[in-house]
Amino acid sequence: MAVPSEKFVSQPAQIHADTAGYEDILTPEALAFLAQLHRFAEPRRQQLLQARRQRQARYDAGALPDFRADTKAIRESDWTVAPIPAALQDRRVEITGPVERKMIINALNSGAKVFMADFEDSSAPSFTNQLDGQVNLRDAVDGSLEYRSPEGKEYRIGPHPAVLVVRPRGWHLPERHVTVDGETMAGALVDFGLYAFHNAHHLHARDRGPYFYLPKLEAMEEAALWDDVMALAEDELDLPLGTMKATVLIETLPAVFQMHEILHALRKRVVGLNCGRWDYIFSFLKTMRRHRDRLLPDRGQVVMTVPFLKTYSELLIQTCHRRGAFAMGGMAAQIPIKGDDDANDQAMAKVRADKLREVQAGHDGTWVAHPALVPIAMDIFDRHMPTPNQLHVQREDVKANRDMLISPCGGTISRAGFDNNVEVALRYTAAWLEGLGCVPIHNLMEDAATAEIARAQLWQWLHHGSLEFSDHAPIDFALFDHALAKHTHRLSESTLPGASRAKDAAHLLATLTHADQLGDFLTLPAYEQLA
Ligand SMILES: CC(=O)SCCNC(=O)CCNC(=O)[C@H](O)C(C)(C)COP(=O)(O)OP(=O)(O)OC[C@H]1O[C@@H](n2cnc3c(N)ncnc32)[C@H](O)[C@@H]1OP(=O)(O)O
Ligand SMILES: O=CC(=O)O
Ligand SMILES: [Mg+2]
Repeated sequence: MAVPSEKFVSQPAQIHADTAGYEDILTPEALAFLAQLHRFAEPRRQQLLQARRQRQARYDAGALPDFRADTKAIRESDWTVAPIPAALQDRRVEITGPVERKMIINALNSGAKVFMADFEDSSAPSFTNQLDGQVNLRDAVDGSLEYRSPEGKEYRIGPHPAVLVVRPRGWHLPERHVTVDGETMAGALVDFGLYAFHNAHHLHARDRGPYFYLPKLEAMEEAALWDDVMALAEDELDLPLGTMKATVLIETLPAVFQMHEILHALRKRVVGLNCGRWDYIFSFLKTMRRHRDRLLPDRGQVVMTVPFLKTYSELLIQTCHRRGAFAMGGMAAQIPIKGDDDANDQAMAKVRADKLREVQAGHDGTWVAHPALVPIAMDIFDRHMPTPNQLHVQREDVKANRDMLISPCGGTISRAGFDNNVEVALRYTAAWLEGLGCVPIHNLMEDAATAEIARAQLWQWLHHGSLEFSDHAPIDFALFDHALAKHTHRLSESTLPGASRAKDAAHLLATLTHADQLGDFLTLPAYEQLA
């Protein structure tokens, strides 16, 4: 690490955990750097979280999200984002996955252009998981990452690894094991700060940079805080301004109304926006939680071709390309199905259709959740996108307005959909409490965002009262309690991920679902119980 230690002289961050084995990550210099980030960002972070609560209170009182009047000039004036570095010019297929040692190697070797190493939706943020992730990423960046499986299989990084992009936690999540001046640090800054501190120089020397995906933003001011944090980090680490690059997930309903503004706030370093469809659906549910006329049907029916999601993705493409930024697609939830060729063929056909829709709409790349999906997505993008990206596809034909973005799709609430929501919310939460952030359930990838949809739908369907299933049977709490008890019993008796925490997860879900208010994030109360 080339940073002179005398620059980091402030009172360092304090660690409240056993740090044995992590001494070279939690160095005094790194902890002083974290403390600097915290002191700079924390007052603004708190104000921004308060602004989220105030906005939600207005929506709960009947207001509807809309484009901002005070930022019209940003939307209507001509400007573009800074040039995109060579390493990120072609992002046609990006694989995502948790920061686990074997998976990082597999992802880097998968043939994808980019690997998004995830401290967020697919990670259960125990301090050990987060710190192991930092060790693994440091080893990946310096090229020394290796792994030997219990069966003796050797893993090492191949000659053409994917470009590394790191996703820190969102602004809302605390990291309770790190304090500064007695205040708990934001998980976002711990993940960002440690990765930047230990890897920025190594990456910069190889004509790369610390590249980030930024999750769950709700407003341009939140993007501006990230921009200022990165500028401070660049200054402290003696890097040229703009070395750190950001791709922002547009995965909240409030953010879709500020896409130009978010790009503008980060214009010196932003590379693109991404359609984080799962959190976006969750955010739609959460933002509109009190609006009975905007309920959504079974989550299986809320697919990217329904009008409000189609409008969101096409507006994102139009916005990005007008500003010279990439418009990344998102994640199909299907993963390979072993031992059932027909079911596997059907699942892969769904992935193909999703990627075809994205490339034909003008997206510059897409996400996959599993290495076996890389060639499938690559084939579609290679055939339909002969250029490294499609910034030239302006999509001036897209006419999106506020009403289109907030109109719910049609569909039904089925008993099977209700039961599946209970099962997925329970099994995912239980696995998360065991330290696993992403699990396959009924052959679909389930992570924090998809589980949030399941539990938010249950809350909404139950609390609006007198709703019915498609067969006209009433939806009520007795049904929920019964389904939860059934799935808790099944899970506890099984050898599935989450079995050991089934009862804790059930208690948490029962509390969240019966509560008068929809909790903002499942992962906030769950974090209190994460070992
Ligand atoms: C809404 C969002 O935020 S999407 C982004 C966040 N979500 C993700 O990133 C999902 C990442 N995907 C995963 O975690 C996994 O694919 C799961 C949990 C869904 C399925 O995992 P598994 O059941 O282990 O899959 P499977 O057994 O088929 O894995 C086969 C091999 O592929 C590897 N693999 C699977 N997914 C990935 C991945 N995303 N990255 C790297 N390697 C992977 C496995 O480690 C395994 O390797 P091995 O053969 O060397 O042992
Ligand atoms: O982070 C991605 C999403 O879909 O949520
Ligand atoms: Mg997400």
